[in-house]
Amino acid sequence: MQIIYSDQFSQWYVGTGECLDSIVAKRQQSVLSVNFATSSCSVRSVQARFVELWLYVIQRDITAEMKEKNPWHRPLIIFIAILIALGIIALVATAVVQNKPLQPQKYKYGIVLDAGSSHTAVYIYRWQAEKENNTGMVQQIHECDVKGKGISSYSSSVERAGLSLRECMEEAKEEIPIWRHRETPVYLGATAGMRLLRKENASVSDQVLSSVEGFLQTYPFLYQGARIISGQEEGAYGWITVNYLSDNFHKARATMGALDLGGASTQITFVSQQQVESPENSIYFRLYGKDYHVYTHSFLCYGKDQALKLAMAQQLQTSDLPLRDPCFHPGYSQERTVESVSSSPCVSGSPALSSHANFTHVGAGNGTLCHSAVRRIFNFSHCEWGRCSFNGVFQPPVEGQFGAFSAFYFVMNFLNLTSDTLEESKEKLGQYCSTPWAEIKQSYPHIKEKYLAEYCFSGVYILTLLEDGYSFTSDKWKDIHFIKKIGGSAAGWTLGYMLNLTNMIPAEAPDAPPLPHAGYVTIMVLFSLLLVVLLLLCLKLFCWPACTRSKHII
Ligand SMILES: Nc1ccn([C@@H]2O[C@H](COP(=O)(O)OP(=O)(O)OP(=O)(O)O)[C@@H](O)[C@H]2O)c(=O)n1
Ligand SMILES: [Ca+2]
Repeated sequence: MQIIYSDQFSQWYVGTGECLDSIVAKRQQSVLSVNFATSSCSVRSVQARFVELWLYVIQRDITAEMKEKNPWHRPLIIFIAILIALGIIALVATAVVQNKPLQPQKYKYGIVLDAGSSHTAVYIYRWQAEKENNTGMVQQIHECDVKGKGISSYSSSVERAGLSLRECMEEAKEEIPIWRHRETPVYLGATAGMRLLRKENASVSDQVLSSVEGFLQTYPFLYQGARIISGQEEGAYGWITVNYLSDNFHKARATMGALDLGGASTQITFVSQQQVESPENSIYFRLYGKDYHVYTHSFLCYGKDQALKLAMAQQLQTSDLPLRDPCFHPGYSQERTVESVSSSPCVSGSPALSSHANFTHVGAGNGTLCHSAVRRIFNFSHCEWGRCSFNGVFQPPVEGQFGAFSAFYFVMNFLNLTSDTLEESKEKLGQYCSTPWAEIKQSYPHIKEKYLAEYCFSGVYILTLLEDGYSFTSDKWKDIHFIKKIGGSAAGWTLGYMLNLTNMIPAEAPDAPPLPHAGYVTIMVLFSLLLVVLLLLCLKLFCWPACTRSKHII
């Protein structure tokens, strides 16, 4: 085929025949070659017109050629176009479904009251209804500290125990949407204060529980019971809470031990590779398809308030009066009744205490002597197991990382010891204990004197319990993390308790969600790449011969 320009008629011709003397555009095989020959026609005008005509010719030529060579060309392009359209629809639909905002009515709520020995706290949790079996989904949205002491302190006016919860329960009504009230479970768990009261007087402890039960039932929530939880449960649920919040169950990571220090009891819970020799310290869980053999022990009377009574009773029995206490600051002096120390069921059975009615409690401020005094409340002398912590209680060697919360955190945080080594902590605490009481009061004018006076004792008690009691050596000290919250939720037994009672931690791993986030991102990226490839393919099919030819002609 030749493309010929006729100067005479100022027109282009496509046809066969000999080249006139101006331009010859000659197609050889698939290449259109052009020869400009010197002739009577102006090369420039010929060039312009030639390109114009060439485009037209080549288009027609290619289409014809394609049709001839590949009769599927058009359907193929249509098919690819449909694929691209479907791909875009799929991408948009996936993005819309995946990122659809959850309706507020899709949230569920739960309330747990932690009736501790020193005070009661009300926790409100919230989770997405359709994701309740996924770990890390339940979050604390509110905490309310009940004013006054713990419910066990209402033994002489039991009806006030329930009423004391009013303010916090009213807050709960405000926090939770009204249409969810009837299906929101409310649980009350009482800990060591009530365990001690039950020991002293079971009927009074029942009356206190009835008082809180009656009061909680006046609320529109789904009342699920008020009971005294065992020390073993307290340890186990604290362990579940910290590991649930750290997402250790879902990711099948090593778990973290839990150390809880309350006012009247303290718990240690961790997974041990060694055999747990005593059955009462052994708990077994199957969570998300994995088995956990956990060691736990709760020491009743070794919460920091009862430990202080034990230490004072111990000193009262062995020292002259006034009681010169190395765990209180120099210059500190307080009149006390012997009864305030001896009335605790943790202390009773110390006959020597009854000989005085009152005594003066004087501070002597000495960290080393305080440590010796505190050590005396632990019994390290007998152990019928392979290994014991103290008081003849079996304990395997501590293993792995630990979260230490409640009073472990309050005290260590106040003393600014949360990131120090054991040696640094001892050194700083020694200095703190020997600081005069007047100076301490001046430095912390906003802290209640009762609490302020006890931080020296509490700090020494914590170091003694962890080092001498549980055998956290200097080396293992860095594995203890003093924490208050994990991701906005308080570390404590309440969350684990609710998760267990609402069956939100299944024994077997639930089926994977239809599209986890990572899968969603992968699919979106793959789809996008596929679309780009299809688009390029389409373009190439449309333009490839033309592009190839244009290279040759220009
Ligand atoms: N900000 C705070 C809160 C509490 N405490 C003290 O820490 C101790 C433990 O508090 P908590 O963990 O609330 O103990 P309870 O749960 O009340 O006691 P238990 O678990 O033994 O029943 C108590 O002596 C309390 O006075 C503190 O020093 N600073
Ligand atoms: Ca507690």
